[in-house]
Amino acid sequence: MSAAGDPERLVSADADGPEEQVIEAALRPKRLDDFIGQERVREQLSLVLHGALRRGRTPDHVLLSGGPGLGKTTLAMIIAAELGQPLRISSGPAIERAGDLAAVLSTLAEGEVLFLDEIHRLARPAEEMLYMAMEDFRVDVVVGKGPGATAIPLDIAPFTLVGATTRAGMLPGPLRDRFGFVAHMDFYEPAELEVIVRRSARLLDVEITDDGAAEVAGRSRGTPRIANRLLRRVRDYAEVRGDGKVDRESARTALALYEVDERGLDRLDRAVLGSLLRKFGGGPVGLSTLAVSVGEEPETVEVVAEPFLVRQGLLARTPRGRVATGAAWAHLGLTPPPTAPLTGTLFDLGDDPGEKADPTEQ
Ligand SMILES: Nc1ncnc2c1ncn2[C@@H]1O[C@H](COP(=O)(O)OP(=O)(O)OP(=O)(O)O)[C@@H](O)[C@H]1O
Repeated sequence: MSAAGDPERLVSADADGPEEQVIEAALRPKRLDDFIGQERVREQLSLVLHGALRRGRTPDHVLLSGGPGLGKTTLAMIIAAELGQPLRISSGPAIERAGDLAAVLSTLAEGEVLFLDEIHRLARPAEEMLYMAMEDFRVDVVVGKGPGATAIPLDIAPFTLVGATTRAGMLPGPLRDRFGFVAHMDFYEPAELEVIVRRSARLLDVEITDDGAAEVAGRSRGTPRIANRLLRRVRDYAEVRGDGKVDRESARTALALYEVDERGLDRLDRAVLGSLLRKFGGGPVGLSTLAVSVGEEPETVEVVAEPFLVRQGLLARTPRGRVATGAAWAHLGLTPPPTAPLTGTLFDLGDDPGEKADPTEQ
């Protein structure tokens, strides 16, 4: 299982199967003006695109970086639409050899937009071919093998590359440097998600009150994909158990039924937090111990539950192990022990959570 992509998880930011993709396609904003939130990115992108249009040139290549479900594919489609050009879609993992990339590049028409999703997963030889294509609109196609191999230069039509990555840090410098415009997409504010939920409800023909939309938005973990998914579950509830109208009460009841709480934590998140508080007094406790206590693999706890708990300021990764914050006690309605565990300086170790530094697990 790709833990973060667990399809059974309502609050996973990853896309869930073909059915969801069809619905997502219907909900995608089509033009920059309809794209909600990401103000700065939108404004900067508008200047890049419309500047190029005025000059009659292809715009700089664009790199979109940000977590899953934040709108990178949507923006790539919008870029093509704003430029009045077709969009060709591929992805890093789909291009296994340089020849695969040459085949795509050599058939691009002038001005066309090429979207490469998960560009950080491009194989090395393809990546090197892309450098030259991006800079000089030229590729060297190698014919033959061994000492007799020859590189035949091939001109390609000027195009715009839109690369998307959830892991900007994994992108080699030379590739990143060839993008003239890099857009970092942040999590959305609840007010922005509310607008997205209301817009999606309109497109899905769902009647929703403002406080119903706020209720869904608040539990969507800053991510439009999750907001749209929760909206569909709430709609089901309202249609089957109510009069079809989504209001605050029906949204609350439905999401409680699906075990997504007011902050967007689901059953696993709450189990991890609850165990940390109830069994370990708020920590510090090592990752493996914590995982065993909730009957999960350490990887699942680390990859699926922790990032959001850390982002919410409910859990911290310290050199001594996992520690709950004061907000965690408050969120679960528990009283912290007199000696508050979270005092002094915290060291957030990011991807290396100090598992080995945990003396309780040596
Ligand atoms: N700013 C936005 N306004 C309205 N809807 C949005 C916005 N951003 C994303 N969405 C909706 O969220 C869903 C997911 O967006 P999208 O597929 O573009 O995300 P992504 O960043 O490409 O995800 P992944 O990294 O998994 O490919 C789509 O249905 C899209 O319509």
